[in-house]
Amino acid sequence: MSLLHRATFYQSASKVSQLPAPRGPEVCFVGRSNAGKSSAINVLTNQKRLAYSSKTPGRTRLINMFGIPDPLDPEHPLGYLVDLPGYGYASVALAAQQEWGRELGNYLVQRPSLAGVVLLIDIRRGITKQDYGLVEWIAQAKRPVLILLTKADKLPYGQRQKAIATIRKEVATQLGDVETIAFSATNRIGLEEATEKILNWISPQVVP
Ligand SMILES: Nc1nc2c(ncn2[C@@H]2O[C@H](COP(=O)(O)OP(=O)(O)OP(=O)(O)O)[C@@H](O)[C@H]2O)c(=O)[nH]1
Repeated sequence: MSLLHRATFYQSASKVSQLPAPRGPEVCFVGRSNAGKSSAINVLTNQKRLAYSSKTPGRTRLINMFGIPDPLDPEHPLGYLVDLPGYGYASVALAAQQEWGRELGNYLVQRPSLAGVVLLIDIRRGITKQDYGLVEWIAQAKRPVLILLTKADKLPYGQRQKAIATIRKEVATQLGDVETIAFSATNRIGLEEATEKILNWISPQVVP
């Protein structure tokens, strides 16, 4: 069983400044609204509703932290998964979107405990203008990145491979060679690979 399956809700905050003081390695999940972030967190943790998944884009507005219990020390989480609200939802006022963009940027650049960034991109949409804004922040933050191309079940294998190659090329200037994998919460595509990568960021000693 993956250690990620033991994740439990830890804390919510509406702003980065309200997050608890950094304690252990954090892996954050970022992506455009409706990219499939909640579904990805739910399947990675093997829990149906840990991250609330909704059919209404833009519903997830809080920063939610989930703790991964340390098998050797039940009092303190080994590390955390951090679910950051999706960006780019059209009906949210531009000023609010820009403010959220800055918050996200500050978190990525300044959070000392940030061990890795999982960037979720809908495999059929590819990288959008807003994603590029985020990619710039990630590049500035110089943190390890994993790109999950979500909803991969919607494309046949050959097209998935093409999408992977295209996106890797598109971010290469800013991020260099980034691990990019096809992912599906419904068909569990890429689940093992993503789990291994995330666990390795949280605790390099843990063999999944
Ligand atoms: N076919 C398919 N649909 C998916 C997959 N993952 C998510 N979806 C669908 O995509 C929609 C958005 O998924 P969510 O997981 O709620 O997306 P989110 O990124 O958390 O969205 P926000 O709450 O707006 O930030 C839902 O209708 C999901 O059922 C997948 O792997 N395959």
